[in-house]
Order: sequence, then C-alpha cells, then structure tokens
Amino acid sequence: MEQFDIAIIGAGSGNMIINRKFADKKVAIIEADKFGGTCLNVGCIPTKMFVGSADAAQHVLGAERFNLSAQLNGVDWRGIVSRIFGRIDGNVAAAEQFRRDNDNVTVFKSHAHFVSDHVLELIDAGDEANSPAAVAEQRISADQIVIAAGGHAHIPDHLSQLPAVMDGSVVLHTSDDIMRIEQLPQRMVIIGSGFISAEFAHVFSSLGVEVTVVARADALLRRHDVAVSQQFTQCAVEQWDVRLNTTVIDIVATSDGARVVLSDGSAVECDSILVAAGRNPNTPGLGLHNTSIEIDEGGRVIVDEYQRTSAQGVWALGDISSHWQLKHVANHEARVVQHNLLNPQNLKAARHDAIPSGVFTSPQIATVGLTSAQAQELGLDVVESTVDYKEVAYGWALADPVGFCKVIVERSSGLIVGAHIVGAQATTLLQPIVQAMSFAVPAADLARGQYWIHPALTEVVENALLRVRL
Ligand SMILES: Cc1cc2nc3c(=O)[nH]c(=O)nc-3n(C[C@H](O)[C@H](O)[C@H](O)COP(=O)(O)OP(=O)(O)OC[C@H]3O[C@@H](n4cnc5c(N)ncnc54)[C@H](O)[C@@H]3O)c2cc1C
Ligand SMILES: NC(=O)c1ccc[n+]([C@@H]2O[C@H](COP(=O)([O-])OP(=O)(O)OC[C@H]3O[C@@H](n4cnc5c(N)ncnc54)[C@H](O)[C@@H]3O)[C@@H](O)[C@H]2O)c1
Repeated sequence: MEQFDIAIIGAGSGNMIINRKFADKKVAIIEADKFGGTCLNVGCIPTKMFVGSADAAQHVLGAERFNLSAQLNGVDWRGIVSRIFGRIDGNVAAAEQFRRDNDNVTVFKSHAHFVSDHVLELIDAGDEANSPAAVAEQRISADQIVIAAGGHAHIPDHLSQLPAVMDGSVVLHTSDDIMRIEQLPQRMVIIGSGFISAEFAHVFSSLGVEVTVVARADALLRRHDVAVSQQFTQCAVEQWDVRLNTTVIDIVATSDGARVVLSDGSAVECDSILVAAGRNPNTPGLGLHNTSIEIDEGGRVIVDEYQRTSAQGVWALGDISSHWQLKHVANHEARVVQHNLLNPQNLKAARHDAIPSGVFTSPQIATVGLTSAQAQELGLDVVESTVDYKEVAYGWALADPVGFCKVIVERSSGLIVGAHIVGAQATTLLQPIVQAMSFAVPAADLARGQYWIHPALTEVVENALLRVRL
C-alpha cells in the first residue's frame, strides 16, 4: 500500500491547498470527477457567465426606461453554451495538468472511500493516467487526510419516485446539467425558491423562456431578511409565473414535454423541469462508518474551529462540512487547513462571522450578517435604516424603482450587525459594509470617516448609514 504524507479528497477547493510550501511532502489528490469541482464546472462561474448574457438581454428589454428603442432579435443558445464551457473546460484541463506536473503530487482520478481513519480505498481507479502501481494497489494511506468532497443536488423523494421520472419519460434537470442542454426550452418549471431557482429563473426568462417557479412557502428567498424576500417576491411575480404555497404532486409525460400537476389543482405544461431544492453533503459513499469521523444530523462532517474532524489527522472543509455552501467560505476554510497542515503547533481558527452572499438574479441581492428577525430572536437592541435607490442620484440615473439598502446597527456599540441590499450592483455595494463588520468599524465612522464618490451608487450605502439614529 502506497503511503503519503497528505491525501486530499476532492479537487474543488481542496485543490488550492498544495503550493510550494508543501514541496517536501508526498501528496495524493483524489478526484472522482473534474478538477475545479462545483464552482468551476457547474456552479458559481458558469452560472454567473449565463447571468452575464441574461443581464445584457435585460438591458435591451428595459431600454425603453432610458427612452431608447431596442429589440432583442435572437438568442444563440448554442453559442452562449460553447463560449462559456469553451472557456471553463480549458481551465479544468489546465488545472489537472498543473497538478500532474507537480513532482511531489500524485493525482488519482478515483472515488475515495475510507477503510479506516487513515486508509483510503480508491474505487474505479482505472484511469490510465494514474501510476500503474497505484491502480494495482487500489489502497493508499496518509498521515493527514483532507476531506473536501463537496455536495450534490438534492432531488426530493416525492419527485424522484414519480412514475414518469422512474420510467425515464420525464427528465428532472438540476444545476449540474441544465446549463448544457441542447436547446433553449420554451417553457420551464423550476421547483424550489432559493438561490439556484432565483438565478436560473432570471437567466432563462431573460433569454425568452416562459418560467414558472413553484415554491412551497409563501415567499421566495424566505431565508433572507423579510424586506428582501418581500421585495424579491413582488419583482418575481411581475416577471415570472410564481406559484406560492404550492407543491408538485405529479408529473406526466406529454407529446411535447411534461405536465406538472400542482397541489392547488392546477397544472403547468412545460418542456423542461429544473429541480432546485437544496444541496446535500457528499458524505454517503465516503465510508465514514469505517472511521471515527463524526457527522451531524444534516450529514455534514463535524469540524472544530481549526477544521479538524473527530479523527486525529483528518480535516474537512467546504460544502462537506460547512453550514455555508459558498465558495468564498470553502476557500477561506481551505486556507485555514493549508496553514494548519504546515503549522501544527500554531493552529489558526476559521472565521465564520460577517459572511456575505449574493444572489445574481433580477434584481440582484446581497446580504451579510443578521436579518431583522434574527436580531430580534437574539434579543439585540438594534436600529434599522433603509434608503431606496430612487433617493440617490445614481439610482435616478439607473431608473431603478425597486432597489434599497437596509442596515441593522446595534444601539449600544454602534456596530453594524446586518445589511441587505436589493438592486443593481448590490453585491459590489455591500463590500464596504462587510469590511466594516469584519474590522469592527462603527456605522458612524464608516459613514463619515471617508469620502464617498459623488454621485456614485455607493451613496445609497452612505445615506443608509447616515440615517441610523442611535
Ligand atoms: C448552481 C450553483 C451556483 C453557485 N453559485 C455560487 C456563487 O455564485 N457564489 C458562491 O459563493 N457559491 C456558489 N455556489 C456554491 C459553491 O459552488 C460551493 O459552495 C463550492 O463550490 C463548494 O466547494 P467545495 O470545494 O466544498 O466542493 P466542490 O467544489 O463540490 O468539490 C468537491 C469535489 O470532490 C469530488 N468528490 C466528491 N466525493 C469524492 C470522493 N469520494 N472521492 C473523490 N472525489 C470526490 C467532487 O467530484 C468535487 O470535484 C453555487 C453552487 C451551485 C450548485
Ligand atoms: N450566488 C450564490 O452564492 C449561490 C448560487 C447558487 C447556489 N448557491 C449555494 O448552493 C446552495 C443550494 O442552492 P439551492 O437553491 O438548491 O438551495 P436553497 O437552500 O437556497 O433553496 C432550496 C429551496 O428548495 C426548497 N425545497 C427544499 N426541499 C423541497 C421539497 N421537498 N419540495 C419543494 N421544495 C423544496 C426550499 O424551500 C428552498 O426554496 C445554496 O444554499 C447556496 O449556498 C449559492
């Protein structure tokens, strides 16, 4: 059995750990699928490139607001797909080749399965690029193991077990394959109302697809601050066919697609169905029952603040263990593991405060920290302030009727505990607030301790901060 100093399971965020500082370590990187993982292949990066096309289409479709006459004359779906994946696939291949060129790293294109805390079985290790010895042996051991195996799209049983799905007459797409479909559908049903639903509804509707969103709750993005959720739901209803408080009870194949039967007795005809009902960690299949690595009730690997699992010398990071399924969180955790592997006597803790997120939909959404409801649940004495885009000059320039910036500030400390922005450039506008929260800069200092470019859209943030009355 070949022995390694370090074995990394998953070449998504796990692939960024090894650098020149590990030159004297013998490293195994085991990847069952493509280098780059979810973010590069089927997640953040391709979705945002599709959002680029969708936003461009929206500029044309909304040109009248600016007293311009413009028409969207066509959408070259195949062209969009090949531009996006032409760029991505080249990077994926280069990332794998870069690793294969590292003298101290062995790449295994295999599925890793724990046999014990420090021994991995490599399943389907038949890739000819693997070293013959490794393929023959099928097991490796390592002093340190990093689990960076990510997550996968969840298809609820009540959908996957429908007869038409089971017999293959209806296909349920997920974010894994919807971006590579051959043709742009005419009518799409999206099941779920979180991040992925919001982003793909924007993408496909902007490209001319009739989109129906089926949400089991009474609002979309309901884990967001209520002001965001309400505003977004209102905007969604104006753009798409939104069915709230509704579930799918059956799906039947039709001559040109499918009929989705809903709990309110109605049915929607479509030619494509996207399930966006959350993502689960990839712990099943890892063989963790053979180890002392513990998982929580959600199937996540349990880690401490240093990203250590309950098995000595085994670490975990990213979607397999994190409560935040976000790439910037996985990247941060990978940097923490990188430091801790090299500095066992001086461990660094991961930081999980002031984690921002963006939803790249229409309108764009950015959020950090507590919602109003969470602040209330925690019994915090807070002051809130909201400024609409239409109250600042650049909001006039953008003719944005719906955007706003809301900040939530703790009265006693004057520190920002949450902020929520809806509207153009929301994800960019949020960053000064993330910075202030990370470095404990009070709201008043952030507002008046620096210049804000006039009349940039950042004035909406400045004014929301200035309007806080402690
Ligand atoms: C459609 C979509 C859009 C997203 N957009 C954003 C966004 O805009 N911003 C953002 O911050 N986040 C976004 N995310 C979330 C983000 O992609 C993830 O949080 C992030 O990629 C997780 O990284 P990871 O390294 O933990 O896992 P992954 O990137 O999933 O990497 C895990 C790797 O492990 C491999 N693997 C799994 N099991 C095994 C095994 N047993 N043996 C060997 N290899 C294995 C997998 O093949 C995979 O390559 C998006 C996700 C999706 C699905
Ligand atoms: N821009 C970004 O940062 C970005 C974009 C996409 C995805 N992501 C990450 O990926 C994760 C997964 O995205 P997602 O949209 O799939 O999950 P999500 O958790 O955001 O939303 C899941 C949705 O599915 C619904 N749902 C769950 N079970 C259901 C069922 N049985 N029937 C009907 N509806 C059901 C939920 O009510 C919710 O509306 C996100 O939580 C996010 O962390 C991030």
